[in-house]
Amino acid sequence: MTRDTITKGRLPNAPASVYYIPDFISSEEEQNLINKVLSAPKPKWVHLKNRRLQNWGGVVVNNAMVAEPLPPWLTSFNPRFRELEVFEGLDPIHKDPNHCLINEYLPGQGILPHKDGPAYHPTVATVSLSSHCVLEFFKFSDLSEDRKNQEPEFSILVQPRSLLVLKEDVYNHYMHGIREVHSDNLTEGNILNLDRAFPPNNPAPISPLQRDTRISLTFRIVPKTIRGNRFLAPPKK
Ligand SMILES: O=C(O)CCC(=O)C(=O)O
Ligand SMILES: [Fe+2]
Repeated sequence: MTRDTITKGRLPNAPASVYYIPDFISSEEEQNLINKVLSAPKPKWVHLKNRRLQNWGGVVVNNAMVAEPLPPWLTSFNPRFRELEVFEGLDPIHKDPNHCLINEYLPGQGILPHKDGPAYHPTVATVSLSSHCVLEFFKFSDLSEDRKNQEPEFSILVQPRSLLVLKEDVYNHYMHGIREVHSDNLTEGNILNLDRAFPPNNPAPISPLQRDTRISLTFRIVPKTIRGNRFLAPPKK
């Protein structure tokens, strides 16, 4: 994988900048990552109404994070991110992600349209495991609008083992969300990457694609960090 891999992954028909790289990881790596996620200690899971998540790297409060090092199974992506220049343009201290949010969605679960917000450097890299999803993008910014029933401006089919990178305009000016459905009709929602999400000899099916449990690893950079022990009293002499 080289810088060229990400250049070729850019979707020219999407706003700047969306990159989709199929088969970013192997099936074996996928299985190892699933095992790591599922063997995390029970208290690591945060249960929300329509998904559960694990937070690695620290908790973000008021746009800053009390940082803890990411475990090796998550930093293992750093050489590939550097090769692809996913987080380019940052100073050397900040060029590797320091935060990873892991979401697990059962069929029928999703996430309401949202923006990731100002705490993060405006680049997000998502590795998907186990199942596909359709990530929908919306141009509206008024939170009072009915976010469940809006039609997306465009969508991306995110296949397992792929890498999706969102930057610039699409990060700053669009909301993204995953509909709470059990299957996805690929002929709807203006999906921009169908040709890339399926190999040429096995084109997209006409019938809806059933969802299975999906796990996503979302890597980001929180530029503002606070050392964990900063608020501790100095040791007594
Ligand atoms: O699961 C995904 O791919 C998206 C997750 C997401 O948008 C988020 O955690 O902010
Ligand atoms: Fe998000």
